[in-house]
Amino acid sequence: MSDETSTTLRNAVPEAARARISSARLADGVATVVLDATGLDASARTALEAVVRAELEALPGVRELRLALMGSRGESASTAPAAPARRIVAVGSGKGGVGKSTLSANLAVALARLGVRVGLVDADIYGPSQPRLLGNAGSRPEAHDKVMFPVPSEWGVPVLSMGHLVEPGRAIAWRGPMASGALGQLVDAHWGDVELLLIDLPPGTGDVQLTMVQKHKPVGAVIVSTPQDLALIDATRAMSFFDQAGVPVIGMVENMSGYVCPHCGESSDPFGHGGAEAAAAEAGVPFLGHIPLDLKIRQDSDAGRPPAAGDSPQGKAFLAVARRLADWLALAPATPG
Ligand SMILES: Nc1ncnc2c1ncn2[C@@H]1O[C@H](COP(=O)(O)OP(=O)(O)OP(=O)(O)O)[C@@H](O)[C@H]1O
Repeated sequence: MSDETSTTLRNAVPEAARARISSARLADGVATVVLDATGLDASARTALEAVVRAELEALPGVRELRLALMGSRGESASTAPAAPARRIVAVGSGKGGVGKSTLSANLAVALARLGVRVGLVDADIYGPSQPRLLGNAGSRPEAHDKVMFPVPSEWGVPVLSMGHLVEPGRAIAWRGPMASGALGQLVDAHWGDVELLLIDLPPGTGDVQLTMVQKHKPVGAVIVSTPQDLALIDATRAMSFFDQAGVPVIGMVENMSGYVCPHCGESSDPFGHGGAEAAAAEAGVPFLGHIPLDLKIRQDSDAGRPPAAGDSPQGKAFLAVARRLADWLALAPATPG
């Protein structure tokens, strides 16, 4: 960072707002600006943020703006009383490998396409995969006063993941409390105007999941399962975990449901079909949709191109689930973020 870029940013905003800038930097088209909002009430904070945002987003050379408001004791605006309502939705599964991370990434991308200001937290602390799925694996989050700024992605979804903080392929050997602490840092980052935070949980019902429901209080949970009996037993256990924690299950998604052969077009069901829908009906929770087992989903996911960013049949399957989630959220009460 040079002083020159800092001065350019500072000079672009009106004098009264300029006095509130406690740090400003511009690198690779990303402007990171921290404002001191000490003593301002909610409407003055909003006005300050709006004026700075308007000027800096119009500044040549600024491709993206990361703006944070700090309160009187250095606390971030997201913990201050005037914080905007931000809702958290957890995406969980009873068992690993059922496509929970793939679903989380694609739901986030689909919701962004529907106009929702959505961010994604990869809470799979021990096996993070979101940087690869969203194609921003090489990026590192910036931080101010130890609070991180999410990493942008090409798909309009900012994301934070342990995968952005540790070298690829390096094992993370942490006990539960450390992993839970790390989750807190990812959730309590500078999420700016993000209104919905999707959390890609690790599989199962361990320490990280407990911290998630007790401390971060999601408004609901989406459960992913394959149609197989064994995966469904685990999914039912995951539903009961959220139920006991007082977190409503928004619904269940059946992944890897039905396989259409790319060569002959014939449809088969390697993992069965409809099992998750039946389990949802039995548990009395909504069914949110089927995602097919499709080679293209695996290939595009591995290449960092979420299918939900396009209009292929695979992308449309994710969009349909995202619409049902958005519908549910319009009915759900907002909790302060
Ligand atoms: N519908 C699908 N069609 C084809 N491949 C899929 C589909 N869903 C997921 N996959 C592939 O299955 C593998 C596991 O998916 P993913 O990592 O999303 O599962 P997960 O439940 O998050 O696993 P983990 O618990 O290990 O984090 C990945 O290679 C992914 O590309």
